[in-house]
Parts: sequence; structure tokens; C-alpha cells
Amino acid sequence: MTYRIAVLPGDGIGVEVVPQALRVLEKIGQKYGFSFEFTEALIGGAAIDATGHPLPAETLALCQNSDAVFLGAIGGPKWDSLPVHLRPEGAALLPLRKHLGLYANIRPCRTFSALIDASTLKREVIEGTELLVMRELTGGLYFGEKKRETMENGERAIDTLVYTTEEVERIVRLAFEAARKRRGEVCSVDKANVLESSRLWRETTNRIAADYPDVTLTHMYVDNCAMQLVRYPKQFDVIVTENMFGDILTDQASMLSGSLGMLPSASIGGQVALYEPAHGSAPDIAGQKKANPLATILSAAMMLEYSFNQVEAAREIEKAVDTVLNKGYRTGDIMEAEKTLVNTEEMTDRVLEELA
Ligand SMILES: NC(=O)C1=CN([C@@H]2O[C@H](COP(=O)(O)OP(=O)(O)OC[C@H]3O[C@@H](n4cnc5c(N)ncnc54)[C@H](O)[C@@H]3O)[C@@H](O)[C@H]2O)C=CC1
Ligand SMILES: CC(C)CC(=O)C(=O)O
Ligand SMILES: [Mg+2]
Repeated sequence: MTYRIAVLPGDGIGVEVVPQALRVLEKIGQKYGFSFEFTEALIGGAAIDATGHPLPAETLALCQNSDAVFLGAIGGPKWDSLPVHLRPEGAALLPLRKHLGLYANIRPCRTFSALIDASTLKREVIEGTELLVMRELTGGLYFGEKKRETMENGERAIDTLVYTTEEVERIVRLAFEAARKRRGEVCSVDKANVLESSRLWRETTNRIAADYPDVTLTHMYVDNCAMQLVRYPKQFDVIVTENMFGDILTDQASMLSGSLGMLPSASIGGQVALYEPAHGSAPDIAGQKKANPLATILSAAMMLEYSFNQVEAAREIEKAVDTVLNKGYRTGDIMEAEKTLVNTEEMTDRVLEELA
């Protein structure tokens, strides 16, 4: 079996971590008897520089005609002065997610036992955390109408938060389905005390819950959730939430794993799924071989599981990551005293050794 993967390294550390995950995929494929046809394409700032557009038509066509899409990260200071609708994030990443129908972004967040003591949070708070955030990905504040208007005394800018019943229903159902395979608990996070879209979200979620009597549903306001995530994260099984809330809460939750460089993601819902680390292009460390490749390598494991049902191969990659951490290898973001500092490629070398 050969899987055809559209590979979009993007910008900044995207171009450093993606090749590392491809090495891991090649290796695990050899072991389990499958292979990959990787086709690289431009996206983001790199695509603006080369073609004038952050999401060239050929890139989109390649994604639509592949078995899965594997993305690094996009954006960076070079393109920061562009208006939102022209910059890499707004004109490439969001449209790509929309075109591919990827309405669900799954971000599993667990503690790695080797990293607990490196955390800024107390061991008793984070140990045993195993939560999953189901973030709505093609609606909400990032996709509503935007406007800039000239006023007498300056300008005003408008972003709109819109959700339809159907958009809420499909993501909430996925959350309930995921909870069924886990602890059976869904926490729906909203701001229903002030946002009308959240009131619709909550009403819809309550209605859908009737189809899942075996799953416990609770509701929480997003501000409280941000606090509860660092107070007592073990209370959460599946969190389902609006696009921007999920974006923010998962960067925060990544610290329960040890670093943003440890958090993988899968975006599903359409014909072709997309896998990418939760982090961005990290301009502050780009080009210095410091990037932690593990979030991207763990995203590759999610691809094997979700798109290709290669569950055993996925588990083996996750186990290799655990072992490498247990042996004391660390990139800078997770470094602590008496551990071995390695660069992006060396960390991957260690993972490959465990897969040998
Ligand atoms: N999916 C995507 O393509 C995303 C793109 N971005 C874009 O990335 C650019 C930078 O955004 P930031 O706010 O700085 O967020 P970021 O996620 O790129 O970085 C935040 C912090 O985490 C660190 N970090 C992130 N990934 C790491 C890794 N693998 N290893 C070690 N350290 C890591 C960075 O060095 C930085 O200090 C912006 O242009 C932003 O729009 C941001 C988030 C997601
Ligand atoms: C363009 C942003 C929405 C990207 C991001 O921060 C994310 O998807 O996590
Ligand atoms: Mg984000």
C-alpha cells in the first residue's frame, strides 16, 4: 500500500520539523509494509514570495487529490504588515481548512511522565492528564465577516462571530462519539452568558446530548475553563468548543504536556484530512535547529491512525517518543538540568533508533 501525501512545510520552523516527521513515516512504513509518495507544495509566506499568492491553485489541487495533507506552519514577521485577507494565515491556512471541509480540529493533550518535573506546573496537578480538545475549525470568529471603516476620529474594525445550528451539531456529535471511546464525558465550553452564538451552541449541544445518554455533558464558560485547565486538568475528558476558544485553550493546555512543541493535531471532516503540529512558525527560533520535532512526529502518528487505520504503527511512534524522553533527550523548549540537549535532527535520530 502506498499513501499519497501532500506535504506543505510552509514557513519558519515548518520547513525544519516536517522533513523530520517524513523520516519517521518512511521508517515506520518500512517496518509495517506500507510506503508513502510525498509531494511537496508551497503554502504561506514561501508561496507569496515564489508565486505572489499564499495558497496557489496547484497546492489546493494537490491537497484535494491526495490521501492526506501534512503541514508544518505558516506565517512570520516578513508578511506581518499585510492586511489579514492577504497574509499567510488568513489567505492560506483558513481557506485551505475551509476548502477541505475540515470542521474538526482534534488536539489530544496528555502529560509525558518524563516531562512532569520539567513543567512549570506542580506534579500533583498535571500527572495523569489525558484530555482531548475538539475545536470547531471552519466557523466562528475567524470566519465571520470582517470590516474596516473610516470614522470621523479614526477607524473602526469589525469581526463577526457566526455559527449555524448545523455547524454546531456536527462538531458536537464528533465530541460525543470521541467521548464514547474514552471516559464518556463531554465538557462544552462557551460564553453563553454574553454571546448569542454561544447560546445557540449550548441549546444545540443540550439537544444532541439526548442521542448520547451514555455520555455525561457539562457546560463551562471559557474564562473558567482557562483557569480550570491549570487548576485541575484531570477533570477533563473531551472539551468541545468554538474555533478561537479552542485555539487559545489548546496553546495553554500544551503546557500540561510540557511545551507547545509537544502538541499534535488532526483536522478532519472532509474527504482528505490534514495533520499539523498545534504550534506556529516560531520565528524566534527558526533556522537555529532548536525546534522540537515531536509535535510534528506525533501528528504523523495521528495521520497513520485517523487516515490509514495503521493503529499499531501509530502506537509504536508514540511509544518511541516516550522512550526517547525517558532516556533524557531534550530540545531546548523541554530542557532541564542533567538532561541531554539535542537539536531538531538529533531528536528525530533518537526516535528512529527506537523504531529500528
Ligand atoms: N498553524 C499555523 O500555521 C500557525 C501559524 N502561526 C503563525 O506563526 C507565527 C508565529 O506565531 P507565535 O505567536 O510566535 O506562535 P508560535 O506557536 O510560532 O510560537 C510560540 C512560542 O512557542 C515556541 N515554539 C513553538 N513551537 C515550538 C517547537 N516546535 N519547538 C520549540 N519551541 C516552539 C516558539 O519558539 C515561541 O516562543 C505567526 O505568524 C502566527 O500567525 C501561529 C500558530 C499556528
Ligand atoms: C491562523 C491561526 C488560526 C492558526 C492557529 O493559531 C491555529 O490553528 O492554532
Ligand atoms: Mg493556534
